[in-house]
Amino acid sequence: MFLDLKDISFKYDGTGQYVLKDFNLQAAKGEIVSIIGLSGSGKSTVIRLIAGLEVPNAGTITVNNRIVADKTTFVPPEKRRIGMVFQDYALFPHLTVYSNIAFGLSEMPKRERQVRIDRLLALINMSEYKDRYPYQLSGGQQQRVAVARALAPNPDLLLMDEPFSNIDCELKQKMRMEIRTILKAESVTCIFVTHDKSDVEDLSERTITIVPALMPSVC
Ligand SMILES: Nc1ncnc2c1ncn2[C@@H]1O[C@H](COP(=O)(O)OP(=O)(O)OP(=O)(O)O)[C@@H](O)[C@H]1O
Repeated sequence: MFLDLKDISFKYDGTGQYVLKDFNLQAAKGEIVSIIGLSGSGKSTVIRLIAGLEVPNAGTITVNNRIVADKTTFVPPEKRRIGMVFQDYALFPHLTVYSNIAFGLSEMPKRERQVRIDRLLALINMSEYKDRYPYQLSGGQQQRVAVARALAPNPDLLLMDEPFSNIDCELKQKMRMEIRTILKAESVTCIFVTHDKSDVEDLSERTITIVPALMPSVC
């Protein structure tokens, strides 16, 4: 399997409770998988573990036949060939839209880089905004740039945590379709967390529901 989380257990430092216990998830190359579940069930934690922002207490994470986390191995986030889009989309404030998207492309020949960025700008419907800075954009526009920036270096895996939460309905639908087309064209595996049923229906091919490792004693 292209992505394989095997028997992952995890608890945050300073807490006694496991968020995940013997959790398993697999995805094939190019597959788009959504993760749903109750608030606090551990959806974002799964994304953070795959990204390398948290270290599992037990279990093995494999991406593209390479172990990135187990008892003895830990590959840092920047070495995992993973694109990430989080709710707070954290763009570089001192860089324009164009330069934000270009950030991970320094190795690419200039002409090829321009073509790639122009294509991504068109995808997010923001070609006219390429010289603006993040503070000159709406929340939804910043989010779209974050998606383009994550896809630019052609990652093995795209992780998204509530990526469309600030985008209006009409654009959201268009973006889902376009992102799906790009992911399919480039065979990028994508795991995303959402609360939105339409995201699940329009974008994902398979859905995983996270069940809390420990159910609260009082409901
Ligand atoms: N940094 C942290 N330190 C301690 N506990 C944390 C931390 N981050 C999350 N948790 C706890 O871990 C559990 C899972 O959190 P997580 O954010 O993964 O849930 P989620 O399913 O993504 O929730 P939501 O749908 O509300 O975003 C929750 O009980 C949460 O309170």
